[in-house]
Amino acid sequence: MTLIKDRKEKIGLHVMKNENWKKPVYETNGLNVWYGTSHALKNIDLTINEKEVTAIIGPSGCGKSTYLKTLNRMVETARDVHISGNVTFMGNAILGKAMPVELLRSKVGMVFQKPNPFPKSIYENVAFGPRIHGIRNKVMLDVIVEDSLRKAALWDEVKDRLHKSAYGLSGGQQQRLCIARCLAIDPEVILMDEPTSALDPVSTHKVEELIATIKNDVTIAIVTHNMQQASRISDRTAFFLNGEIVECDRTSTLFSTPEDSRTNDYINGRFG
Ligand SMILES: Nc1ncnc2c1ncn2[C@@H]1O[C@H](COP(=O)(O)OP(=O)(O)OP(=O)(O)O)[C@@H](O)[C@H]1O
Repeated sequence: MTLIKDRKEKIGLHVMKNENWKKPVYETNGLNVWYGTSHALKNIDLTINEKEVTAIIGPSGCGKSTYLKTLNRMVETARDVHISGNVTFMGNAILGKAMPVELLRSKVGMVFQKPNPFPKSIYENVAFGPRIHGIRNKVMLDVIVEDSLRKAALWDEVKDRLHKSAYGLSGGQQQRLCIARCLAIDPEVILMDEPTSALDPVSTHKVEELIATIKNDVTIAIVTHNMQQASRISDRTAFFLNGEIVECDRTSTLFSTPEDSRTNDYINGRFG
């Protein structure tokens, strides 16, 4: 038994568990990240599949955000950071000079814990990305803005105030606006770093519903401290601990029959 487990680990347990043979969007192999001498991510092997929601769980400081920020190369902006290993996005290496960061970010949106709309109107927030990508036609922009706001389940609430400041929206509405802003660039992936932790339960529910809808079109990787949320919304879950990945599996399996006792302890609230 141990022998089989060891062999699986050697050839990449988490890749082996990609049992549906879905198309991988991100593949991470042997990823290490250091901040100075602090080793934040240790030999991470993880695959994120197309049009699935992958939840990343684990106690504070275990490297969840660092992992997410590696996927859009935000991590490279940290002081004294050192990265080794390989990360591919749709089959192409992304780290270092392998891929222009602008190209990567035109396909990968990010939503943060605290909603961060621009100090602009609701319309301009959503039109911002398409404009950067060269879309100037007013009719086309109008269509993209409406479509993105509809997908983000915000259109009915804002259609009469599109040219008012985004700061006039509630926190939950601002977060859905930030998701609409991502959707407007027609991304392959949206990375979400605790997107509902600053929201009330009703707004959280709306964002979760929205995730369930958009995952038909977009791949989502979400960091969450909320175990119920991970089990409600994700297809696969990866459990991180002390910079390592302990296990990754179908969410239903990981929450019902985790392989590792540390996963069991964490999901049952015994630490973290
Ligand atoms: N910019 C940085 N410079 C130095 N150390 C950092 C930096 N960002 C994160 N770290 C450290 O790297 C480790 C992993 O941090 P990270 O934010 O990725 O963890 P996390 O699991 O997302 O935590 P949390 O759940 O509290 O947000 C921690 O020890 C943290 O202090």
